[in-house]
Amino acid sequence: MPTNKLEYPIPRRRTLSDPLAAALQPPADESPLARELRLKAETDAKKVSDSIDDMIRQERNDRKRSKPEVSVLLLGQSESGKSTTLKQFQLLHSPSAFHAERIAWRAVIYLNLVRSIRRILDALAPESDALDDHDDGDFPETASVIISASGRPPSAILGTRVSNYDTYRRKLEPLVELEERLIHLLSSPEEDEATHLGPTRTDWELYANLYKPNENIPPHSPSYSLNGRPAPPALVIPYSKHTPPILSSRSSSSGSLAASKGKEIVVHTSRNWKKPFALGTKSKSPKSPLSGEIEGWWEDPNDPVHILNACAPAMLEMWRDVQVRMRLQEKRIRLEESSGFYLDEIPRITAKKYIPTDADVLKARLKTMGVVEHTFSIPSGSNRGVEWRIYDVGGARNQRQAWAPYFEDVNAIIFLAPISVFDQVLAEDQHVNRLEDSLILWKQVVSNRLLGSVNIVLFLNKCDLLQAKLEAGVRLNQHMISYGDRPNDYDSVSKYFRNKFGVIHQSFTPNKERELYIHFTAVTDTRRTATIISAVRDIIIKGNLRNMRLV
Ligand SMILES: Nc1nc2c(ncn2[C@@H]2O[C@H](COP(=O)(O)OP(=O)(O)OP(=O)(O)O)[C@@H](O)[C@H]2O)c(=O)[nH]1
Ligand SMILES: [Mg+2]
Repeated sequence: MPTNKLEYPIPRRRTLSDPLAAALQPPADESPLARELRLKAETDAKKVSDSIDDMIRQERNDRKRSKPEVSVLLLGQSESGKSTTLKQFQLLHSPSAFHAERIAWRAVIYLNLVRSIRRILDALAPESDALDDHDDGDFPETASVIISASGRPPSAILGTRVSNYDTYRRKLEPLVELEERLIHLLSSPEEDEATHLGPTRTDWELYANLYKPNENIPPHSPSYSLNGRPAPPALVIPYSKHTPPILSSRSSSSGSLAASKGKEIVVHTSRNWKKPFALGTKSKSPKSPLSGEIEGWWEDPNDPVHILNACAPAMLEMWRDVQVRMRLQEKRIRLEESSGFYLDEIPRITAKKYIPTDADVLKARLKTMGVVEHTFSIPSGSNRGVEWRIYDVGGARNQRQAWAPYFEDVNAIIFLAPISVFDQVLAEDQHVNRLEDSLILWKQVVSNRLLGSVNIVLFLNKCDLLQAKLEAGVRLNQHMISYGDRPNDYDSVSKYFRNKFGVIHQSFTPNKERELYIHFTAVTDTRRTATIISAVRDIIIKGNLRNMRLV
């Protein structure tokens, strides 16, 4: 394999024709005593110079330590709730910025809604039975596709036929084109994930345990900048198996659906995806100084809201159709549990003057790619503001190699493990149970030597969905044999998970002194999460002070 050796010019030795070299030369007739004195003087000068270097280094370290700065890394698998937790931090600590951006999330929310509609249409399609039976290794976004014990989605060949299926397809056809347009507005269509990622292996554990900057990360990977940290981050809008390729023609509906392939769209943060939908560009007020009436995006005939608004009655009818619900149930698709679920709010979301609420933004799903950094100044008791840096990482398997460079100077980790996912598989690998993946990831994080002195807070997340799932009769022991015949209620199951994660920490942490803080969370719930975040803030600040005294 060719090596990429850097070649530096070799400095030429100074010759005696060089006046400086000549001046530095000892005199030709130097006596032994003069030589001894000269060498001693040189040694003393070197000592002084070294001690000045030491002092500078020490001051720099002291400054770093006393600087009120905390860095927190949000870790966990994809869809565990990391970005949602970050949004809650923003809502608490920079609410005006959060509110200013709310309107820009309209595009993502529309896209989430349109995709839910597409997923229903795909599930209803008569040919989808055939697709279920032919495992082509390409799996749709699976947050709510529940896998049977055999590891395959249950086929429903003898299932309910939806009599209005053709009508729904025809009436909702404009949404196919709208989906393309929204993706186009939010993304750089020529880019796909493969062009932005490093190796697909999760080799960060190896990296972290043997950390040497710039060694294990391919230096030429476009995901990394010169300091070994990832290059500017990107966001990914998940693209379903049945989403048509961009700019596909509006051909016969079933054709365009079946022909499309699983792919993910990349939205670079540097591209500022929020801009096309930001308030400033879309709303000029007032429209008329006399009437004081506000002009907004609803006045623009090209705004996506018009198609959504026109399709709203058909969307509503389809979502309320008993046959449709039966068909989804037969296929064990629980859209209520999936990311970006707005089907219960169609009239509100599709209204012409719809403005997303805080709760809508928290529910919006936009997959993170790379690492996104946010800074907040958070007051701490009587102290002046402490600067918090929060890093939100992409949690999908092919994103995890970007985590390691952040392990070096992080003060705390908030690890999110969704515990409602015990019957689901990873979107990126249908052979891996999501909860198993979380447990493995947890073990890798807590056993990591580089993170030995880092405070760890564990969020056992999606408790609201866990409760709903258990109440709907889904049994944990069918997916985790070790649960045995314990009661299938929320209290017992949540305690079981707390114990399971706690034991892994206890057994594998390299730092037996480290305390683990565990919270049951539903990070879409603002009130509950605000209380948890303030408790976590105190824990992290205290832990940080303790560590600073020890170093
Ligand atoms: N009901 C419910 N939904 C949640 C909860 N936490 C997160 N979600 C939703 O789950 C989806 C995924 O959450 P994200 O915060 O985007 O997940 P992530 O961990 O950042 O995922 P990646 O960016 O792919 O790594 C979003 O639509 C959230 O609104 C929760 O506790 N309850
Ligand atoms: Mg994210």
